[in-house]
Amino acid sequence: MTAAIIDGKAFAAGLRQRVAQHVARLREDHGLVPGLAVVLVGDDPASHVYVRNKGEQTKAAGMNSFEFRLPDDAPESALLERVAALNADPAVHGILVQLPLPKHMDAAKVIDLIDPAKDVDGFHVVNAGKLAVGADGIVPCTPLGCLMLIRDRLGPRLAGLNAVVIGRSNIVGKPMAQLLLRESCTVTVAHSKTRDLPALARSADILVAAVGVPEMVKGDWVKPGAVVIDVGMNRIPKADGSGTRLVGDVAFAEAAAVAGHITPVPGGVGPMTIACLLANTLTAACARAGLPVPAL
Ligand SMILES: Nc1nc(=O)c2c([nH]1)NC[C@@H]1CN(c3ccc(C(=O)N[C@@H](CCC(=O)O)C(=O)O)cc3)C=[N+]21
Repeated sequence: MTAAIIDGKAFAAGLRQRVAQHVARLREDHGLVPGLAVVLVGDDPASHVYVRNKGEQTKAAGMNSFEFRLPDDAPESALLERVAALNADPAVHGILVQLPLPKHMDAAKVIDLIDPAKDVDGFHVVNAGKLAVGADGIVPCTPLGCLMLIRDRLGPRLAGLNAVVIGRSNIVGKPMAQLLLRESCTVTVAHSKTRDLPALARSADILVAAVGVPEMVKGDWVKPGAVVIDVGMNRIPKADGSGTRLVGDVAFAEAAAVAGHITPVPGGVGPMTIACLLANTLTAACARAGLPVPAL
């Protein structure tokens, strides 16, 4: 069997277009323009690229993009003051503080200060709690994007399928598990202490890899026909020593020979993350204005 490749880049482009249509209607009918504020601390080159992409895609969707930069050595209080100002700003519907933060800053403390209604990353404990109890809240972008790709391939009925999520981070693994549980999958969360991970992975109809270990998931870990979602973003040196290349947590060629559907890296989950960020910003703006939240 050879897997069908899930084109996350194309799916994300479609999602961004649907967001843009809703944004245009909001502007015409209600004079409302959703606004996303991104705060970047320090000068990590990769973070700069991500933040620039976010700003460009925000504007392309017809929304306002606000960018704030703080130097690497800024005191934590400067970031907290910035977040407080954005919480109070009615033109800002979404706030994203780019992670990771410099070591002298406490990410949990910063996220805790973000108004949960503006927390478009879905990282605030209020939003994590809402997801856990099945209440409406803001869902983290990467797992939300993964779920959209899974539903695109398996249809809306995921009930009873075995899902294995490798990785237990607050940003991907845990919310991914909650979302799949909400879909009535039988969910197992695996991690570094899990025994016989290959056998467990082979039981999965839906296998999500979010560990940050390059090409860890081998072909013989995959159940024939499974849907394999690769959240990994690992930069490794090229074989010929000329620079780096991006690989996922899944050994793509091996896994694709066995899976039914598989996401590539790049061009899979990554583009969905930013598209879902725009969707979450639209959702937050509608909710703030008391307008119905569009289905995307
Ligand atoms: N508060 C916060 N929220 C985030 O959502 C957040 C963050 N901090 N810090 C950094 C990570 C990383 N991240 C990515 C988003 C898009 C791609 C993406 O679009 N990747 C493309 C291209 C990758 C490339 O070529 O470099 C792809 O996979 O095809 C990747 C990574 C969001 N993050």
